[in-house]
Amino acid sequence: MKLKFGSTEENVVTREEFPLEKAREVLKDEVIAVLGYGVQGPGQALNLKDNGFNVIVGQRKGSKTWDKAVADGWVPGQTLFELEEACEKGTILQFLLSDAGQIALWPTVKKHLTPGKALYFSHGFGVTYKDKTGIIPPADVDVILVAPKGSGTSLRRMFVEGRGLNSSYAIYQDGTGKAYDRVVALGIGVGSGYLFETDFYREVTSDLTGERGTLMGAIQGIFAAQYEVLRSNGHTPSEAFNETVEELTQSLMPLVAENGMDWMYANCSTTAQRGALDWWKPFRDATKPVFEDLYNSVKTGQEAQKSIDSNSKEDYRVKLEAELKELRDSEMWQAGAVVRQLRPENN
Ligand SMILES: NC(=O)C1=CN([C@@H]2O[C@H](COP(=O)(O)OP(=O)(O)OC[C@H]3O[C@@H](n4cnc5c(N)ncnc54)[C@H](O)[C@@H]3O)[C@@H](O)[C@H]2O)C=CC1
Ligand SMILES: CC(=O)[C@](C)(O)C(=O)O
Ligand SMILES: [Mg+2]
Ligand SMILES: [Mg+2]
Repeated sequence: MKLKFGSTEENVVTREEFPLEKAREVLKDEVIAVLGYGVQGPGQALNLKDNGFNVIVGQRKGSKTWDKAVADGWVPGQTLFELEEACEKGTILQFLLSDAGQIALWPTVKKHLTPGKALYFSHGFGVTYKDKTGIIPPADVDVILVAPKGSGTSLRRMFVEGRGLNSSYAIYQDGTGKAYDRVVALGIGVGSGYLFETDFYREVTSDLTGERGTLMGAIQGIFAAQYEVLRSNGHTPSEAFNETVEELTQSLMPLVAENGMDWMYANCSTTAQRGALDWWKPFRDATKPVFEDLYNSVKTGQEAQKSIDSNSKEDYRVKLEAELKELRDSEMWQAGAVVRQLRPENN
């Protein structure tokens, strides 16, 4: 249906409009092969299975995630296979390896993309940056996307709670004439709350911007800046952490999620409201140039190249773990660990 977001009209698909029964009917003869069992793999595969679809998982034998798949109930030889075997058996191939990992497996996937199959992504990365990835699908298959707007961990948790994370969907290539029904049925099947329309290019550029920006990069940056200013002015770690992170995640963001920013403001003191209304624009103006640089770096393909280069290295996991450890060991997040222990529900 068409829905107005502010004054802009967009295409959205809800579960009412495209119920689960219809999705099951559309995909009743398909074998959905989920390739990769990292973060999105488990979330999407388990939700599809619990929703009654015919799904198998492809993973490297002997890897930690193979064992995780077994622990999650996938049975070797029945619903869990080596990657190539899953590519052969699947009629819909859900390419959920890491974006860099997809480059290495592509020749195998391509070999098994016989006419009429569908190639499914959860990120526009592989085909948008085809000059860098070499991922150029054959013309007689559907190339579709469902990108859950959140972690695979949340996708699964919200499904189990009877809620639904929203996703975007897109069609890059309609090789069979069935691409629309297939993509929407899969979107509903993986547990999306509703689906909004995009294309591969817009998905990848907005997603790369968002995760580098307010969702992950900018938020850590702004936390660190405020924490450091408080600490250098004599505030204790617990005071600085509470006033920077804990209050935001525990008290104020849930109010924003519930009913918007003005609702959160309205539930704070008039003193806080006055100050926040005075200061949000200076913060916007100070950070906007950084967001412009970021978007430009995404648009020129620099961010994709960096991600491919670093995540294709043999030791990328070791390096990544070292960088995450640096965050974890910082005073701010060490203070956070203590603060979390002190939450009544945690002890
Ligand atoms: N992490 C998330 O929650 C989200 C991810 N996405 C997208 O979903 C897709 C999958 O992402 P994640 O689940 O984060 O992937 P991931 O980084 O967890 O990796 C998935 C799997 O790929 C395997 N893998 C990596 N390189 C490989 C190789 N060379 N050969 C064989 N297997 C290899 C890993 O062992 C792992 O099991 C990506 O396109 C990503 O952008 C989209 C939304 C959110
Ligand atoms: C969770 C999500 O959608 C991200 C942040 O874009 C990602 O994990 O790539
Ligand atoms: Mg995302
Ligand atoms: Mg992303």
